[in-house]
Amino acid sequence: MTQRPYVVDEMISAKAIAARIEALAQEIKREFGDTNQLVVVGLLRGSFVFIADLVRELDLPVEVDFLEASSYGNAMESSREVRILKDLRSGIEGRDVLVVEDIVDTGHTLSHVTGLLTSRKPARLRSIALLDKPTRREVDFGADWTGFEIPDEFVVGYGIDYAQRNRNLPYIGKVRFTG
Ligand SMILES: O=P(O)(O)OC[C@H]1O[C@H](OP(=O)(O)OP(=O)(O)O)[C@H](O)[C@@H]1O
Ligand code: HPA
Ligand SMILES: [Mg+2]
Repeated sequence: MTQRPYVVDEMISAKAIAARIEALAQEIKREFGDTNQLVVVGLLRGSFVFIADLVRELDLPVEVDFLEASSYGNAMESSREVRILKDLRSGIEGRDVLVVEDIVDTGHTLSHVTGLLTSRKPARLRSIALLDKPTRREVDFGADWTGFEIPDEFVVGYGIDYAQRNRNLPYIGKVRFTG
């Protein structure tokens, strides 16, 4: 695929992300402090960096599992069709579950996954997203906790990609086309 040239302008620094995750972890511990085992579900692939940092701030008994959902492919627009490419290993009926997402944009992905997991009858199901773009919402759905609200910019870094690139940037940046 030929790619238009672009640069990435920093929007949220690695330091700001780390500070926000520390604060979010305190709120999650208040909600789930009494859990005997919290199943922390990362939505692949975008949440892999966020979940790694978040679980290390949670001194709760946690189990980590992953579910792979995809709707963007290599495009900048959602296909609005959420495909489940990999399901959880564990059953979640009667268990405490925290879904970890990198970004809520149109809302299709998190709303679809939450519907799917709710049908499995967990005891408590909550969700957290590092980023939220409320102005782009097409489905009336949001995470229980959000790290940062951002404007309508296509962002990359800290796990998030553009056509599979830039996931390894330590900060969140916005894509700016140069040609
Ligand atoms: O709110 P939405 O408009 O549904 O967009 C958010 C979703 O889109 C991206 O995933 P993508 O489908 O690109 O897969 P990836 O996580 O593997 O990059 C992102 O990681 C979120 O999961
Ligand atoms: O801003 C974004 N960047 C990358 N992937 C995305 N998926 C939804 N929104 C975005
Ligand atoms: Mg993506």
